[in-house]
Order: sequence, then structure tokens, then C-alpha cells
Amino acid sequence: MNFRKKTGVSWGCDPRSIENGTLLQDWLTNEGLAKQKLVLDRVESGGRGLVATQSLRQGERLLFVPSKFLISADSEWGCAETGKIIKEAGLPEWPTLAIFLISEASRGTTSPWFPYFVTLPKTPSSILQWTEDEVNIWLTASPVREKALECIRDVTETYRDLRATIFSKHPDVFPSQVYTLEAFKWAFGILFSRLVRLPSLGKLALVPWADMLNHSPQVDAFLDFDQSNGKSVVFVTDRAYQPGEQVFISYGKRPSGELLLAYGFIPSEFNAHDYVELEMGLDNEDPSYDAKLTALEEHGLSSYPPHLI
Ligand SMILES: C[S@@+](CC[C@H](N)C(=O)[O-])C[C@H]1O[C@@H](n2cnc3c(N)ncnc32)[C@H](O)[C@@H]1O
Repeated sequence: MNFRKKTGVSWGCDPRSIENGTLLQDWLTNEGLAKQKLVLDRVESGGRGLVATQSLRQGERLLFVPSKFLISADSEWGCAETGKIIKEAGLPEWPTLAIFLISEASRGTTSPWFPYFVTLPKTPSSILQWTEDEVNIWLTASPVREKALECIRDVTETYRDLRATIFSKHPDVFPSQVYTLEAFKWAFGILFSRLVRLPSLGKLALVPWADMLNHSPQVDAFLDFDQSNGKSVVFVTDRAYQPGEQVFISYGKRPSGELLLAYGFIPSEFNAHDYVELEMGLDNEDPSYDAKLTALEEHGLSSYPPHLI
């Protein structure tokens, strides 16, 4: 299940479109991406995804996206002036990356990342595209409702702070018609749904091409950076695939509510990482209080201190 709405950015593509996929693949290949055993295609789970072009065995290393394609908080800014202001402001990683995305995407064909930006969804599947009313209606009684509202408010507040402290002071560098709340929510939606922490590199990065892989709660394959072999982003298949089958990675062992918050979808298949938090208490007047407490503790559960019940 996916949740998407219209936003106001003028770049990117229809989230299901693979029309720009060839542009992305040609750009990556011309710039040094090794021949792939995967191709971008329309898929059942996830709209677009990477599909095996040949038989893949379990334990096969795939992708090999060179480090030069990665977008991280220390990537070189196409607009040096924007980069200078943001670096001097000492912003954290996420707003830095969000502004980087808007800055580069708004440069159109003059950005070296153009072939990547045209494949990014114009409307990322993200909770940030929902209004507070929609969250309240669609997530009534859901344990993630409060977190969703908090997330929308945090991003909106961060945008307002940046507008007051940075954008309004440099209107020529951050034109108000480009650095809109919609653009900021687009950028954060892209980051929520595509940014990965590469453990061996120790940083967050957008990895063009690798970010076309969809998630399955049933696979155990994670993106990482291979320091030894050509310094590139790879993953190792945890099962075999037939030609034409969609290849999945794991976005982490996350419950469906967390996937909805970060990535805007709920997996259609069984998710063993789902759980429901149940709050229970023991009545300290209960004659079996001690026996029940011991039984709870034996099963790794705790009880609130009796005086709180
Ligand atoms: C890293 S991107 C993967 C590529 C994406 N499908 C695309 O076309 O750009 C993450 C997004 O893919 C979609 N997605 C990933 N796994 C999915 C799944 N199992 N079911 C439905 N949508 C999924 C969600 O929209 C998510 O925000």
C-alpha cells in the first residue's frame, strides 16, 4: 500500500515512471558504473524496482556503485555560494542534505546530478505529504499517529527556522519561489525514503541506482560500502533470483508503522518485525502479587513500581 499526494516541485518524475530510467542508467554507465545484472522496471511491490536480468545465486555481490555518485553532507555544491553559506551556518546533516537537494535539483540540466533528479519521484511516498487532518483520520488509534504529527511539525518548524535565519537573509541565493515549504517537504521526503547509513563508511548518503531497490521484510540483505573492492556500494543477495524477478534489500528490521513513517508504505507481505505495545500493570493489593511479579520477571517483563499502580 502506498500513500502519495501532489506537491509543488517542478522537477522529478511520476513515481511509477521508468521513462527516465534509461537516462539514469546511461549516465551511470558512461561515468563508470560496472555492467549490471539488474534493470529498472515497473514492479508489483514498490511501483518501480530493480529486476534480475539473469539468474542470481545466493551470496552474489551486486551493484558496485562507485563512491563518486554518492550524495552526502560533504558532497561538493554545484552552487559554491549556497554551499559556503550552509557550511558556515554549521547545519546538521539532514537540513544540509535537504538544501543540497533543492539547490541542485533547481539547477535543472546544469547540475551534474540532473539524470538522477529526473528519476526521483516528484511526489515522494512520504507522511510529509499528508495534512494533519489526514493523519488524524487515517491513523486514528494507530500507535504511530503522534509520531507522524510530530514528524510533520518538526520538518515544518525546521523550514520556518531556516527561512527566518538563513533564506530571508540571502534572498538572491535562496529565492523564495524555489525554497518553499513544499520543496523542503519534497527534499525531506526523498531523504526519509532513500537516505541510507552505510556502516562501513560511517555516514548517511543517497546512492543513485541502489536507491531503486525496494524493501522486503523477508530478506536479510543490506546496502554497505566496500572499502576494499573498488570503493563502491554493494549488497549481497540472501537468496537466489530467477531472471525477471524483483530483487529486494532490507531497509532494516522495522515494524510496518515505522516503515510508513519513514518510507510511506506498508508491506503487503507478512512482517515478522511488527509488534503492538501493551501496557499492563499489577495491582499491589492482589494476593498473588508476588507470584505474578516473579512470573513476569521470569519472562523478561517488568512491572511498574507498585506505588504507581
Ligand atoms: C528507496 S525507494 C525504492 C525505489 C522506489 N520504488 C522508486 O520507484 O523510486 C523507497 C520507496 O519505494 C517504495 N517501496 C519500497 N519497498 C516497497 C514495498 N515493499 N512495497 C511498496 N512500496 C515500496 C516506497 O514508496 C518507498 O518510499
